[in-house]
Amino acid sequence: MRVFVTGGTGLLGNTVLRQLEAAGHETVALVRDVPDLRLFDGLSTHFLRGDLSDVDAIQRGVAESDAVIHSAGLIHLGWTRLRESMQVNRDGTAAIAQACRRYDRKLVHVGTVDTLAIGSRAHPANEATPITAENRQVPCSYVQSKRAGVGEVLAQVEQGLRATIVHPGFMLGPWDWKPSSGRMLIEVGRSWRPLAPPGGCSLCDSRDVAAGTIAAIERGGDQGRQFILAGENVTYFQLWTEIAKRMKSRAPLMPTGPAGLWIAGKLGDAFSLVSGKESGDLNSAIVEMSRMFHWYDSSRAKTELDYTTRHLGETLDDATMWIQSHHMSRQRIPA
Ligand SMILES: Cc1cn([C@H]2C[C@H](O)[C@@H](COP(=O)(O)OP(=O)(O)O[C@H]3O[C@H](C)C(=O)[C@H](O)[C@H]3O)O2)c(=O)[nH]c1=O
Repeated sequence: MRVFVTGGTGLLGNTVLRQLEAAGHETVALVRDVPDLRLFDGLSTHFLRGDLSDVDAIQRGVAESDAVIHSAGLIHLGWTRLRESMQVNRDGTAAIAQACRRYDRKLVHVGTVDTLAIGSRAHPANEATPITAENRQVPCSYVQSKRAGVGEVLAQVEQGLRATIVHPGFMLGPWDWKPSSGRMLIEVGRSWRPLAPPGGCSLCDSRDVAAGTIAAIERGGDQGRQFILAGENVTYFQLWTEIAKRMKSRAPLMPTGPAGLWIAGKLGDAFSLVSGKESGDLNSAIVEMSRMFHWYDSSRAKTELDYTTRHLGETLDDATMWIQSHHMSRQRIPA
């Protein structure tokens, strides 16, 4: 099979390319610039130059492939950059979906659990959990635009598009070139963070998510069925403690209390105001999100896609080792 992949320089997309090729498939990646070839070391991916607004390139990539995995996206957890986020996550997805419909190619769209109801300690959410006033996500630019992207795919399924939507949890793993979520490892590893965020996430391995995403091509159905590809539900305090252990840095002392959170959010927003640019790491949207338990249940994917999740310890060992050698040593590889 020849698979057209967007987001091939990203954590998930790069892992998807590697697993597809290891399984004997041919891959084509949409790339915005001439990529750093170290990112594609060991791969024989064909490159197609263009971005998500380049309808001609997208149509060519789709027409010349058997299936499409759309994992390109803009992750900005904040209140600003909504227009840009919509252009990439909503309009880019619409363009991919349109091309897939036109050439009748199966699309696997990468959403995020952040487009679904939010889970909780007592009740991890699944694909069918209704969104209510109590379990709504924080409506930051990322959440709004990714949800709009899923909406575009579902609307086109109504018009004949064959598609499956997968929703990764918080992914860590090797091949995090930029880095994406590996930034958390660097932050916790570089300096002591005495207070961890009070909420939690569903930590998954990008290699498991990539396998689930690829499985969705054949097994996810054609009618826009949605699958959570999450992992072990952990508090950030547990996670940061485990990361610190592996990074040989000091572990956090405790989760942040409400006053600390309020101050952190205000400080982040004040910094944004003064600098004229919202920090992607500290602002009131992130602080609000970090209070919640983004806990999810991947049972549907386990049953229907044979999605498997490895032990959290293995993910953290491999991810920290990769980040240390690629982003924290002298031979650092630039994104
Ligand atoms: C901003 C932008 C990005 N990209 C590409 C660049 C990277 O190849 C890729 C993003 O990779 P990143 O490592 O930032 O994201 P992941 O950690 O792999 O996250 C993935 O899963 C989670 C759940 C997601 O919401 C992302 O949308 C999805 O791509 O999209 C483009 O092609 N065009 C653009 O305009």
